[in-house]
Amino acid sequence: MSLLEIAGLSKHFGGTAALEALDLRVEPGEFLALLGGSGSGKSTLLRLVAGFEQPDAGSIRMEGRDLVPVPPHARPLNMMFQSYALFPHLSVQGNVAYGLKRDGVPRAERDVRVAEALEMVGLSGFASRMPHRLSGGQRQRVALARALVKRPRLLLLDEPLGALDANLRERTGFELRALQRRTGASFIMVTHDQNEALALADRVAVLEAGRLVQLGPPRAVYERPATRFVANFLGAANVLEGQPDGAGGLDCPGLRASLRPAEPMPPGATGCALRPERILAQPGANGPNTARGVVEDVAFRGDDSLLLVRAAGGALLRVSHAEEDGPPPPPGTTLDLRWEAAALVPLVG
Ligand SMILES: Nc1ncnc2c1ncn2[C@@H]1O[C@H](COP(=O)(O)OP(=O)(O)OP(=O)(O)O)[C@@H](O)[C@H]1O
Repeated sequence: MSLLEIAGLSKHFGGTAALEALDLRVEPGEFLALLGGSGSGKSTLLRLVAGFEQPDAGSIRMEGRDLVPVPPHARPLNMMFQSYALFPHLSVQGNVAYGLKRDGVPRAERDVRVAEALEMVGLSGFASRMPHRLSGGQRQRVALARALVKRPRLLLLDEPLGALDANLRERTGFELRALQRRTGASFIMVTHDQNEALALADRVAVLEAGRLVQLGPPRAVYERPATRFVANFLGAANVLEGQPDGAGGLDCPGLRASLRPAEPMPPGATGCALRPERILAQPGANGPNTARGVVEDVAFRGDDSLLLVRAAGGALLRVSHAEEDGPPPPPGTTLDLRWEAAALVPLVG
């Protein structure tokens, strides 16, 4: 049985559909990332699961039990908020113990569990510190310990790494995943950051305007985006538009090229995604799945350079040039480009 089963979940605010008929299952021990642009409904979904909002329609079941009538404090889950406000007048120990105390857990057991939670987040020596004497990353870990101390089967995290700088963010992300594996809890993490979602999650759910547009393992979602939105959102693929050419492909006037994907285009599909790293420069390339263009700009990115190439028909292509292939071609260079048929991903929406 899934740990969490959401079916037909809808929530409107006035005329705005924050969530629209959403179905989602979360498995025991799974790390799920909720990814989407601002206003796509990510926080609304977490708040519905936590019980801070009531749905207009649909069901939320945890281990088979209907959660909708259950008040937030009685739901068998925990939520860590974006702002993770700690009580300033309580020590680290006091902050982490707070929820247990409120639940009437006896002192001796409380102490054992707080020590265990602080150990998990690497803050064993910090029990008596006051919050204002902690770094941002340490405060974030106290908030995490506070959420874990109740040993929830399901932990909801709203942008848990949002307040950290890039370096700390990456490290804390890995720690978060290790912690999730160790506790066996399921995590649902909201993030704006597609790289973070791809790096940490077992599955990624992409929301657009309150709808779930794609759900799958990171690699599958990255390599096989289902819609234009997902293709643009995850790693900025090229989205190539055209008209069906009657031979299973598309005529793409912007590239003056014929796109011939390895798999058949679904009826009505008029676009393909093509990742910048799947496009190769090959002098003399011609025929289907090739294009000619002029380098307009070059941006160094560390292990590759991103070339902006203006194709003969006017479209702008993003092309990755790997470091090991030597210096990138300078602006003004004419390139013959080609790609494998299998690199073209037909887009349905
Ligand atoms: N309490 C509310 N009252 C009115 N509208 C709301 C309320 N909460 C959310 N909304 C609207 O519902 C939609 C979804 O909002 P939500 O906060 O779930 O998005 P989000 O994906 O979490 O966005 P962000 O990444 O910016 O936090 C938005 O259009 C938002 O303006």
